[in-house]
Amino acid sequence: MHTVPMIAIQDLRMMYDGRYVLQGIDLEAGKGQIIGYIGPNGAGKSTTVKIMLGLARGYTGSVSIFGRDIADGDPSYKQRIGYVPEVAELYETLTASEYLTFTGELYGLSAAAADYKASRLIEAFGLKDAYHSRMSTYSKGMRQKVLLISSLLHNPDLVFLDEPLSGLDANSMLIVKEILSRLAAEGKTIFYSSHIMDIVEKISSRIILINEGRIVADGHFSELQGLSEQGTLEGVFNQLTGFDRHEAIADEFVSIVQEVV
Ligand SMILES: Nc1ncnc2c1ncn2[C@@H]1O[C@H](COP(=O)(O)OP(=O)(O)OP(=O)(O)O)[C@@H](O)[C@H]1O
Repeated sequence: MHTVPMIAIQDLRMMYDGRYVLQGIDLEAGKGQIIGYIGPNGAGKSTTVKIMLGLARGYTGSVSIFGRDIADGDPSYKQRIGYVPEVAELYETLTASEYLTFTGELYGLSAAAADYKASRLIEAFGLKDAYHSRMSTYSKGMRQKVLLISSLLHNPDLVFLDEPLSGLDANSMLIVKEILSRLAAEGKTIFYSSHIMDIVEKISSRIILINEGRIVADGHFSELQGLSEQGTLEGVFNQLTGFDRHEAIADEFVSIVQEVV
């Protein structure tokens, strides 16, 4: 049986200020995949995600989500998407209860249903006592949990996350990793970016490495491992992005720090 890919991107190119930041991306993602989308700063990760979310225009090539070209003008596919951006706007004068009820309603849930679901998810994360406190009093990890809940409240089929484990303690990380793997087992597709290579190595069912707007590696960690001598994702990353200057840069940096001026 032919199954429609959740994401299908063909020859995606995007230019900013006369320079191509995406130089022909081709990728297909099916249900149940946890895709770690990695690459150096400025490689084009956020741009790819923004295009999929319908936030960046002017690209060439085609992008289909849930089998429909997003350029067809129908934004309803966004109802089935969850998203936590890198620098997420979290209205911190609101309580988690107010914020999550509001975001749940934006996704079409009734206020009562959103509040009911959010309160149970908050409780599952161990934050019950803080549910009615202003989020300005929250720690970084607590905020991250609220953001994660807000992206999942409407039970989306495709979830985009930027640094999903950012700010979480080791125990919370374990929980969130487990949640992501269970969501994937339920057929959800998780597309996330992270710069923390040992996390990407462990939680991804597929890793896509992008460099200067092109995909330079795509596969399970076990398939990519052989591409570097060390057999680590960090090694693969350094090797395929042509980076071998860390020692020289560190030497220069420290010697400038130590200069007496
Ligand atoms: N709105 C914009 N206008 C002009 N240039 C942009 C814009 N957005 C991104 N760029 C440029 O496009 C390139 C790719 O940026 P992008 O944010 O996609 O990288 P990234 O891989 O997500 O990086 P990071 O790991 O630092 O988040 C960069 O050179 C960036 O300066």
